[in-house]
Amino acid sequence: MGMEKYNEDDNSEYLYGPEILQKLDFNKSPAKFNPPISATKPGEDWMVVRPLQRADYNKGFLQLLSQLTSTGNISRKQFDERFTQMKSSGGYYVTVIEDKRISKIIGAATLTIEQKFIHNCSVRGRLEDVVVNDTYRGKQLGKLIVVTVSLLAEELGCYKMSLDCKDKLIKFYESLGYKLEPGNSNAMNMRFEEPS
Ligand SMILES: CC(=O)SCCNC(=O)CCNC(=O)[C@H](O)C(C)(C)COP(=O)(O)OP(=O)(O)OC[C@H]1O[C@@H](n2cnc3c(N)ncnc32)[C@H](O)[C@@H]1OP(=O)(O)O
Repeated sequence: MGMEKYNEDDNSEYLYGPEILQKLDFNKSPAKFNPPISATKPGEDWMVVRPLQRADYNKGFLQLLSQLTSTGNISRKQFDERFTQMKSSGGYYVTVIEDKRISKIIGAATLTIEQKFIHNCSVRGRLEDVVVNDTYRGKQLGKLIVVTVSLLAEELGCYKMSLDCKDKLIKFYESLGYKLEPGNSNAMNMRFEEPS
């Protein structure tokens, strides 16, 4: 894939430049893939790992997210506006796996980049909204999408990458290089009413 021009009105417009995914070195990850797969070689010719596109509104991206949590009824306009905001603010690396045979998004994970003053004006990554379509689970796609965005965080210069998860997923994330740091592994939330 070469350098491409992204047209604002084009349905195939990417959220971020896809060429960065070519640079990721899966040998750097402690994750064990059997058989070996990576973002550029996901193991099947009908599968592709790429940045979110505007067209993914019609490829079941939001339906996939609703397997993770409530999404609400998001219109095409709302989706487009959020896509534009994410793209112009920068730091949103929503990454998906598509089954090209049926033009459906079957996996997704987001890396968000937080700008910092600390650590010499460093950047920190956060792993968010990881989900694989239920009929595709247990085939390494969860590992594939999480390792992709984790290596992306390193490539973008993050000094660390963090996530929140349910207890039952601790082993999954540990196998991918995440650690519960002693004395420093509490996630706390303040919940607000969801906007209508
Ligand atoms: C930061 C966050 O976003 S946390 C939220 C994570 N997302 C969810 O919980 C949404 C619902 N769940 C899912 O979409 C999927 O189950 C995922 C994304 C967690 C895993 O996707 P999969 O494609 O099934 O993962 P994959 O096939 O790569 O499995 C990797 C390993 O983790 C294990 N694993 C996967 N899911 C789970 C689970 N729910 N509980 C325990 N172990 C699990 C698998 O057994 C496998 O182990 P192995 O390599 O020893 O065989």
